[in-house]
Amino acid sequence: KTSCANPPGHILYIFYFAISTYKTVMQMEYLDMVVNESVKLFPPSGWLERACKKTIVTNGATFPKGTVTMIQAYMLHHDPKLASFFISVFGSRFSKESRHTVDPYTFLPFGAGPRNCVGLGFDLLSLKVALVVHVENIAFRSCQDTQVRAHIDGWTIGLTGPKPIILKMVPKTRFSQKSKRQCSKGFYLIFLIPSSSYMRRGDI
Ligand code: HEM
Repeated sequence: KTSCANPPGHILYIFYFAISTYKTVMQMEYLDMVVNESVKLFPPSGWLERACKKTIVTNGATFPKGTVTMIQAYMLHHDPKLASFFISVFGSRFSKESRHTVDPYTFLPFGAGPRNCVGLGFDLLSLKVALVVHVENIAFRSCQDTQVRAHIDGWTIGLTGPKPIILKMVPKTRFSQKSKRQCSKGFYLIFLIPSSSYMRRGDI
């Protein structure tokens, strides 16, 4: 048992906790499905940009060489013409059995190709860890300031709305025990600082 008052022991405890949490979180298939479904419904980045290397004619429209095109991931993710994208059970399209049916160019929360998001692995890991820690310790409830149908504006650089999405956070009983709170302090520092920056941006 590591004492939190012992600094070297505390650091080892944090490493051990971080590595074992990493392994556990990466094995959680349903969590993976939920995260993928969430970034599909609300892709935090507003759009991707690509320049045409040569003149392209597609669907009767001509894009001369050098044209900068904007790809709106939110619209693509909600396009009813992409039938494979509409499986009724939440997240089930990203299960091990059916994720191969998802065309990677119709699912672009982190872009695609050689210029996709460099932080992809880190984003997903920190997002999952932040979710696990939050859901374990905090219950999210609606309150009088919660917008029941949140207004989302997809035409800005990040997917946000004119008003913040406000939820009430109710600590679960275990969270209020002093010993548990002390030992998870370092863990919060490591993971919640990077993840909070994009949570603000994406308002998810
Ligand atoms: C949820 C969080 C994040 C989302 C949704 C996100 C999304 C994106 C998207 C959509 C792109 C454009 C990809 C493309 O054009 O194909 C991008 C690029 C990039 N991202 Fe992220 N990102 C996130 C977090 C991060 C983090 C944490 C880092 C750094 C550790 C990072 C580093 C980068 C870099 C360097 C690029 C430019 C890549 C290039 O142009 O070659 N991102 N990101």
